[in-house]
Amino acid sequence: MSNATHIEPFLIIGNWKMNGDRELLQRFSNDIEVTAPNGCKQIICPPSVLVTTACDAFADHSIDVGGQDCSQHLSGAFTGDLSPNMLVEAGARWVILGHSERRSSYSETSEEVAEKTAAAIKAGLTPIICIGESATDREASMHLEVIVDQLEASTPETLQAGEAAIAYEPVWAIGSGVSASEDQVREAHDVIAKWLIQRRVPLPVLYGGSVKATSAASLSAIQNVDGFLIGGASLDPESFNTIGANVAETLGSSSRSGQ
Ligand SMILES: O=C[C@H](O)COP(=O)(O)O
Repeated sequence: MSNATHIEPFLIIGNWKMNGDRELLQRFSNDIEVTAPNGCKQIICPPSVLVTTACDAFADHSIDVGGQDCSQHLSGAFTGDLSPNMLVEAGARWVILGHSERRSSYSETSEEVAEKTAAAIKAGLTPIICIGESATDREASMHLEVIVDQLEASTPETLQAGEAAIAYEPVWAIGSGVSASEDQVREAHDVIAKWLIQRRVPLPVLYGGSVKATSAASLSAIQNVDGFLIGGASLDPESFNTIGANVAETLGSSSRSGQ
């Protein structure tokens, strides 16, 4: 049981990346509890072509559906892109922005992430803004500076309290099978929470990077960890269920601060 304070509800977000199909959505619909674990909100972000199918599959559940990226533009000659309004029309309520895989594979900059964030909010979506240092940054003890620089540049000036979530994802922990240590997570989340307080924009701060059923309890007990952004472990309904149950049990006796 944790005595740490958290912004409610604790967000458990599955980023399916380029994985999943209708059959997996059906399994989730069958195997995931209709009601979220106590104190938690569950969100699944499948590939964009599955957003509408996911909304149908979770129609009787408390699960929200999100996209994995969107354009900063509303329409026009942007082959392959998806506007935030299109995601809303498909049924999404959330969108992941600035994931390190998009920053590295598509050279997405923090400035673009800020533009996308503003456009997504205007369309009615809640962006999940990803930040996090590389292994090289950490080895050079530059991780906190990198995190703050990314926060500054990836969040629009107009951002208001509760309009988005921040996901701290150290790049070196993603898909590695080993999450950042509790001390590393605590240090980064404290810095992010402090920055948000100074800017007067309280937002939930999520941790991402090899979160599993076995680490969910200890990570969710850390002060200023208000949720998880989960890749691999979100592709299996049983592990997604267990993560929720372990978080709910950990938060059971904690004191909480409202959003
Ligand atoms: O968006 C999710 C993160 O990239 C974490 O992925 P992972 O849980 O497979 O490490």
